Amino acid sequence: MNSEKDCIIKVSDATVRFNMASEKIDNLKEYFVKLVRRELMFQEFLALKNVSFEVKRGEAWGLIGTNGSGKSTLLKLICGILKPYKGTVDVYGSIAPLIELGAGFDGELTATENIYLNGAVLGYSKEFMDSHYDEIVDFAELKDFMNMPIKNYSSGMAARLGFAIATIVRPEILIVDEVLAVGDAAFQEKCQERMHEMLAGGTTLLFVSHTMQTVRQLCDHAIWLNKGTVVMKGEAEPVCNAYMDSLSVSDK
Ligand SMILES: Nc1ncnc2c1ncn2[C@@H]1O[C@H](COP(=O)(O)OP(=O)(O)OP(=O)(O)O)[C@@H](O)[C@H]1O
Repeated sequence: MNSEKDCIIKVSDATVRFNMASEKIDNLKEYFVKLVRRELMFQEFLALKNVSFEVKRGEAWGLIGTNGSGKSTLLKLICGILKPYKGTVDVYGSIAPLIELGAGFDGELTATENIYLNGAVLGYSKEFMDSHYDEIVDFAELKDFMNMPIKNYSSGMAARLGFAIATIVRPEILIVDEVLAVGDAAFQEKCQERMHEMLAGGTTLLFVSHTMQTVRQLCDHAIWLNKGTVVMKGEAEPVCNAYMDSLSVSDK
């Protein structure tokens, strides 16, 4: 009864399917001709296969696995960007997703305009964003660049602003993909500090990283994916160890 109540994310037997064109198509015209003639050949690709896991309120989960194993796909599924082909995903809380660099930004708008745009997308009023504006700019350390269109930002600058916005609004669930990897060392440290603070305040964290040291520091749980299936899940330490062992075995 109690454990049901504490559950904030529940992924049950979820499968995500992509259709990939199985032949090379050189241009859009050729694509449409083939589409209309029903000659387009697709190959089914399962990016996630029967994935189940449950996150309790306040837990911090590291998502680990080699390139292409399905980590970002799982995050997109939880944020509702993707729908499962089979299975279900239930989320019982507000989510601030930091998934793709600049995904929530409009490149033509200035950084200031994007702060308000992002706030609105996350469900916050103009008054709320007004009262937190200075804090966002200070955290991002981008005071002199607020009137610049985001399209002229470097990837690190966009990550700073995205992280500052997503964490100021104190969501119940914070989702952080590898975006932080583009920040410099000092900023990464600052982000980790803020994530620790948020965890202490009860925020639930889903964190994708290839750096096991950071996963161990931040996360109490981990899920290891390989080719779309769950290899192991549970307490972070044993899962990270088993994953590292698998890498050194395959290196030999
Ligand atoms: N829109 C798409 N259409 C077709 N295939 C896709 C699509 N998005 C992802 N994939 C495939 O799904 C698989 C899982 O991708 P995903 O981005 O989830 O991996 P990842 O574990 O996050 O990898 P990385 O560590 O490199 O970021 C990959 O093989 C990828 O090519």
